[in-house]
Amino acid sequence: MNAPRARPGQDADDLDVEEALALVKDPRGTSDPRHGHGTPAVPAPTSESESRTHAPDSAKRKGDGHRATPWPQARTTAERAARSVPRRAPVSVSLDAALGLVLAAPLAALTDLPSFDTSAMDGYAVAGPGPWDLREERVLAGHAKPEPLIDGEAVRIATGARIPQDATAVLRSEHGRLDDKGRLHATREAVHGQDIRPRGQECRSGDQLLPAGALVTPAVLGLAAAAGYDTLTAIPRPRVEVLVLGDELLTEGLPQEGLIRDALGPMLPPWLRSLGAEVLAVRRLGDDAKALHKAITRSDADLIVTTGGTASGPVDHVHPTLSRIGAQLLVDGVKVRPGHPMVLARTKENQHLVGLPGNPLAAVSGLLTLAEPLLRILAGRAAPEPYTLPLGDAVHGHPYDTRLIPVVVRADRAVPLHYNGPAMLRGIAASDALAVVPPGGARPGQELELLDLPWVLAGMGNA
Ligand SMILES: Nc1nc2c(c(=O)[nH]1)N[C@H]1C(S)=C(S)[C@@H](COP(=O)(O)OP(=O)(O)OC[C@H]3O[C@@H](n4cnc5c(N)ncnc54)[C@H](O)[C@@H]3O)O[C@H]1N2
Ligand code: MOO
Repeated sequence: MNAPRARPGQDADDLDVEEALALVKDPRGTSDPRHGHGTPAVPAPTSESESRTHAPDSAKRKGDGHRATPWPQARTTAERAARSVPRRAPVSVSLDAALGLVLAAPLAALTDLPSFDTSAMDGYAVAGPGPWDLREERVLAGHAKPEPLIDGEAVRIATGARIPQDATAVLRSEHGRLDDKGRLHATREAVHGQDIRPRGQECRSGDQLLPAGALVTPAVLGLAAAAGYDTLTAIPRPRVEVLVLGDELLTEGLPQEGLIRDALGPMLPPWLRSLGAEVLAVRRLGDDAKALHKAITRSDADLIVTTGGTASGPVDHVHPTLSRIGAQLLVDGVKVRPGHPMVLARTKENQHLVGLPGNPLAAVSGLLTLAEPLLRILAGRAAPEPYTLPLGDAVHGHPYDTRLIPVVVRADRAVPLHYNGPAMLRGIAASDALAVVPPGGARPGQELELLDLPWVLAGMGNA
């Protein structure tokens, strides 16, 4: 359920979904900078993250100025971690399982395309100049090889059918007239070769159609099938196991008696798949240190993603468990809001763990900061082309950290959404992208980097 993008020339003011999307407005409702009246509104803080003070000595463990990694560097560290892992061998996959994978070898045509001279139109295959004697039979697509024509002859032919030998052109049905003796006359000249697709027009057998590294899109599946492929050689999807921590989580029904619904169990698997991963399992472990230890040490996934338990509360078991198994902490807190307690560790030579904070929007932040670059490299995908858009409204910044805030794209502007607190999904569920707000905040009109969200990028991998 994503917000519609503005059509070219459409003004943000034309769109009447602001209320539903809860676009950032002056909290007093008196001024909206997009309307060009009143004092330009700087949105009031909408989350704990924003209103907290961030004196380094208030952050005991993570997020402090000494240990936390700057946001851009955290992403680079995650990419580097993935590059340090030996590449898995390419796999051969059927076309219907290949969507979203990356080609491990160039796609070379297994045939000429078209593989025979083909009629491009419904009409008549003709030999030489008209008028022509029309043969009785008709030539249809998929049928046996037609008889050769002799000069002065024509035969009815369908689009996609094989061109009879010695035919010189195809006359479209709307350009042919039959006289009362059954002879065919052209009402418009058919030049030599007209409406014949010659064999090999698109490619010759062996031609490279796509390089290794190309993403398998629906169009690539169509091309591969046309070029004769039943299977593709691709980089295997990195295998991910999701461990959902927290005794307070319910998997159905209404929140009650201090228990809440698990929002991450349903959200992460499709999101991870859209990032190129295969999700092996989602395990709900409660706040059980032993179960967490067992799940991590037994897992043979390429990436373990945990949710919750990254902070320093009495049942936050991620750090103690990583330390118990001797994991190497590569990122221990990131200078980003929300999501600053996120963690990246190497648990085995071929295995990493991303610890996502439990607050749901903080978990999204961790997913895009650490899991996205790691999975992208493991899956062999290219980095998305970075792009910026001018900001529609002012956004408060954190004094020292980057902020990621959900935005909708309206009339070529990134309009910040309200409900962007770390525990809230209401903003992101309506958003097109996350805007990267530098420390100190951003003014209306300032160009900000945007991180696209999978549903905007075509919903790949949700099958
Ligand atoms: N003393 C401090 N406490 C906290 C700090 C801090 O710096 N010092 N940071 C806060 C921030 S910021 C975040 S984010 C959280 C991170 O905490 P954890 O990763 O340990 O997560 P939990 O405590 O397990 O949960 C936090 C919050 O999220 C809810 N939650 C957890 N899992 C789910 C789920 N699957 N679906 C929906 N909601 C979930 C959980 O109930 C809590 O409300 O720590 C702060 N504390
Ligand atoms: O607020 Mo916490 O920044 O990670 O959600």
